[in-house]
Amino acid sequence: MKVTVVGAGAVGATCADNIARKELCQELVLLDIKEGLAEGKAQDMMQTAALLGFDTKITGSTNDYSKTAGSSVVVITSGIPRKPGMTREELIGTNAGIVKNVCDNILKYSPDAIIIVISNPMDTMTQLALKSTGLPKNRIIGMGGTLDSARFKYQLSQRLGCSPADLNAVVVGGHGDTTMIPLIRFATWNSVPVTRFLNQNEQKEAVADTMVGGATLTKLIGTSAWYAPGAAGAAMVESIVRDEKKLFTCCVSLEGEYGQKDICLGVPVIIGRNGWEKIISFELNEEEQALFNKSADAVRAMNEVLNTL
Ligand SMILES: NC(=O)c1ccc[n+]([C@@H]2O[C@H](COP(=O)([O-])OP(=O)(O)OC[C@H]3O[C@@H](n4cnc5c(N)ncnc54)[C@H](O)[C@@H]3O)[C@@H](O)[C@H]2O)c1
Ligand SMILES: O=C(O)C[C@H](O)C(=O)O
Repeated sequence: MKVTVVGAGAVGATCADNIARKELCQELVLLDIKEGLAEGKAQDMMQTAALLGFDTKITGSTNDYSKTAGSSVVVITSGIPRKPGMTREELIGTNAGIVKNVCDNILKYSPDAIIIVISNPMDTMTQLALKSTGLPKNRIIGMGGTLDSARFKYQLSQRLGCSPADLNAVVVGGHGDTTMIPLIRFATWNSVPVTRFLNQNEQKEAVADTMVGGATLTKLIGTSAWYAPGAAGAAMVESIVRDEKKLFTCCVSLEGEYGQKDICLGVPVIIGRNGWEKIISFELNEEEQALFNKSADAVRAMNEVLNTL
């Protein structure tokens, strides 16, 4: 099995590193437009194989898509990241052109691939990938909620003094500072609602800190995060190639589910060998549904910008 990661920058390289360490495929191709970058990082990673003991063969390519031919999964991380003070939405002008170009090339060489979109603004880039490739909706998956849900678990675990691995918590809606919706009502600590252990103030803080999780890291680092984003992308690849049927919140095309249609937005889905296989309904209450609708309005407005570029 072959997996391609487009973009050998911070997120792409981290995602590839996770994929290799877990031996999720026999062949892993890292591709970037910058001369030598993907080849160099691929070699560097291959030189960890003897130390870490993995057998995945990683190769790099400078924009030669013939090397990616026959990939089962392609992860798109190419594009510029935001700087402190920026929103993800401000990246649309540059990244839409990059993602469209990458999609055209992927389609030429890997017409059967499942595509995971990471580049920002991710919800709109997922919509763009769906439209421009014309692939069946189940094969286009945006990565945002998987990361945001991991961050929500981190924020809750800090307040509960527990392991993030003991928590279940999901973030739905858009992958934006104001569009994501951490569903505190559904969050549990080994099956017990976290709302039993955290007071109103702690709950509000955990939600608010999750929503600005990406912006907080961007301010600290000077560019956006990569460890958790790369790991989140690899976890989704793992669920596809091992047909794990794990539940992740992903940005997928809605056709009436959660009261929305003609839009790609984050909802809980089952991920397996066919891509996203099923949307799981969490039965939002009135307040949560209103937030979801507001999130959809904001993402829809951003999608409209695509027509003006
Ligand atoms: N969805 C999420 O949860 C999430 C999380 C983190 C980052 N991101 C986004 O992922 C993207 C990448 O972030 P990063 O930190 O890795 O940035 P980066 O600058 O480190 O890497 C981006 C890479 O893309 C390459 N690239 C640019 N145009 C290309 C093209 N046409 N073809 C191939 N490669 C091309 C660049 O040369 C660069 O190496 C950004 O848009 C960022 O906002 C999204
Ligand atoms: O914050 C960003 O711009 C990158 C990414 O979307 C993230 O949430 O880490």
